[in-house]
Amino acid sequence: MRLSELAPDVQASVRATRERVARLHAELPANGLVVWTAGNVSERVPGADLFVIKPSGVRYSELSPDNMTVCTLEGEKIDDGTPSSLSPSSDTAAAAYVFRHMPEVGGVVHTHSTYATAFAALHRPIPCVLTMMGDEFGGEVPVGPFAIIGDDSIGRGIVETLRSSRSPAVLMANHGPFTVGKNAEAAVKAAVMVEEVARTVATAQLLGDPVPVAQDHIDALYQRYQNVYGQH
Ligand SMILES: O=C(CO)[C@@H](O)[C@H](O)COP(=O)(O)O
Repeated sequence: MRLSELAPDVQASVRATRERVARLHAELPANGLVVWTAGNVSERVPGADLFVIKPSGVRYSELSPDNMTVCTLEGEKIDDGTPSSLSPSSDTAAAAYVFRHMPEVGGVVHTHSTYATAFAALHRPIPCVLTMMGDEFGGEVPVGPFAIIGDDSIGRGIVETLRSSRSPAVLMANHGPFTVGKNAEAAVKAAVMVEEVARTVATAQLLGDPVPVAQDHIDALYQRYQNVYGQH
């Protein structure tokens, strides 16, 4: 598939998605969630069975709309105007699997943020001991299975774990957080929030035994934050 041969409205949608995804990548180092080339952001292209993700192993300072790679929902890079030697992210198959199996998801983010990844190293969910967790995650942040990198194993682990949870974040065992959202910005927000609550909960666990929030309070917090909080 060649980008330059797609309908003009699809090309415009790809361009806008590349601009958004390039801009959102800058949020990962800005929020202290990644070092060097770790992590990635991906987003569906509205109106097409395509998504945009960063190229593999390229420094954040070198990312731009023009080198965001464009892939099919099968995880194949299309002829998108970038050099054919520019490989998409190692997590392309994982993101593609999520987009194929979770139609409500428009964005996927992966980081190695320190505190959330520490819980992943321990295979330990982040318990729901903060109102902020009831708000954003609707409960604990679950742990997903260990999965090898490079094929759709990570995607399978994300989907199977998040199916039974309200959380937009999963801690893949021995690896780190993957987050989802209706678009890439929502998934980036979940990546920022999961690191924030992981840091607070880890600190609380150093001080003592954090007290769980009661389930009826979690439900009320989640309902309010998801439906009432903020501007509508
Ligand atoms: O941990 C992984 C692989 O899951 C990645 O976050 C790498 O750290 C960055 O890979 P690229 O997106 O640069 O391929």
